Amino acid sequence: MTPQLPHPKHYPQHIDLEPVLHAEGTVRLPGSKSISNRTLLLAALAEGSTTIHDLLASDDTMVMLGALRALGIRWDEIDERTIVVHGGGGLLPKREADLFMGNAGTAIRPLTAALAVIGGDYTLHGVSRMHERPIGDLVDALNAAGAQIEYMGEPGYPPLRIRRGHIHAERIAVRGNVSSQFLTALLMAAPLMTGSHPVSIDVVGELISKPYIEITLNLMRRFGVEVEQNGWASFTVHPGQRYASPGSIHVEGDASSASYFLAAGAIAGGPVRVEGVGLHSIQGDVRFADALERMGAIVTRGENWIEARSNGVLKAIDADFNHIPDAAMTIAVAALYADGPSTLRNIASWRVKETDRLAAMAAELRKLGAEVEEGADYLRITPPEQLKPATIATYDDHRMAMCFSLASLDGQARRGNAMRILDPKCVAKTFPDYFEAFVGIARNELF
Ligand SMILES: O=C(O)C1=C[C@@H](OP(=O)(O)O)[C@@H](O)[C@H](O)C1
Ligand SMILES: C=C(OP(=O)(O)O)C(=O)O
Repeated sequence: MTPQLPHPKHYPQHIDLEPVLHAEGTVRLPGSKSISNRTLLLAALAEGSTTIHDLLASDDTMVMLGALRALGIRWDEIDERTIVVHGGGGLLPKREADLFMGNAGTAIRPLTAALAVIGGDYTLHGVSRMHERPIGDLVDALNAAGAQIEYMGEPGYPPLRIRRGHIHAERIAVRGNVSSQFLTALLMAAPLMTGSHPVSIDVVGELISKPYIEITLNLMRRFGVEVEQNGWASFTVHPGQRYASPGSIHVEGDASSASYFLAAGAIAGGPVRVEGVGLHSIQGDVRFADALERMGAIVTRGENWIEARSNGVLKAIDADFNHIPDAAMTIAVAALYADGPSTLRNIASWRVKETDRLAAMAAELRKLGAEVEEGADYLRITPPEQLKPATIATYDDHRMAMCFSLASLDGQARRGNAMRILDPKCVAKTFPDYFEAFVGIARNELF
């Protein structure tokens, strides 16, 4: 878990996938990115040491660990998937640091808020795309509360300089319609702000990606902080609460990563089982399986697994995917195999993620022969009679690489394709071994 970028794996310039007749097998999922990065930060801020089991080892978690190391937090590595983080009890040993944030939204947003509250002299910067991803709503909210955060480049975007400020606010307002990570960041930092008074965070406008807030509240609770919730409009942290280690914590498998394998089972026979998420998952993206069911797949769920297989037809879907923006990309590719046009609605946040995912998705689906209407916040996808062989650009977006591998599958009367996926190393953001796992469920004879 020693932070090391770029990821040590050697990736080729492209990966060629043969057409796949049938998908079947079991995949043990890597740890959830959202849970891993929240847990690392909370463990660093908590009183006591926290053993984290099944932590994700990927670029995004290496970014968080690298930042924590630069801030003076220590940890012990027990084995490849287990570390013990020694918390600073709300303090960070180093009050000056230059922090590389890669393209990890789950690192830069929560760290910006925590560091602004703790106070010090910090710079936060990332890869070029990170410098195009908005952070202005969070900076505005923190500065209005007394923080001193300056833009080092374009206003509204990283890189940022955080100077010694003094946050004293009982009410903080933040816009919720660009990224839920701004609210997550303020919630996680709020217990560091309470003196003798409560801190309330009010959401201005519509809040997107709500299930991620549930992950935040769940983990804060496990680290000893209860948040009073007034619907999705307002959240209050009462004084006298400090983060305390729960002793040990287990990271669930990543439900967004599960979506590729479940879709493979639904498209190309199955059964494909993912292990590491199940009936009691705290991740909203497990609801991807509900969407697959609506498309006609047969889905079964256990305590710690989900399985999908094909029912012979995949029905088109028209639905709002605001609650599962990451897994919804997998629906867009599954829609290539559906019996008619599918519409994915309310996905405007796709435009400000690893790339402009609405534009990228439309361009690459068209290469496969689909007819695609790209709206400001929706995609309508009409599948072709037969998929065309294609070379897929991935835009340095792990999810583009992962979900387009599915177009190599045979299923629902459509023949899979010879696919070339360019620049596959981008999967290292959340799933360094993705292609090994994908090839592991690909069968080229029927039984
Ligand atoms: O809080 C989180 O862990 C995340 C929230 C979502 O972002 P938005 O809230 O920006 O949609 C999601 O897309 C991202 O991959 C992870
Ligand atoms: C949007 C994503 O990442 P981030 O956490 O950097 O926002 C993603 O993983 O799809």
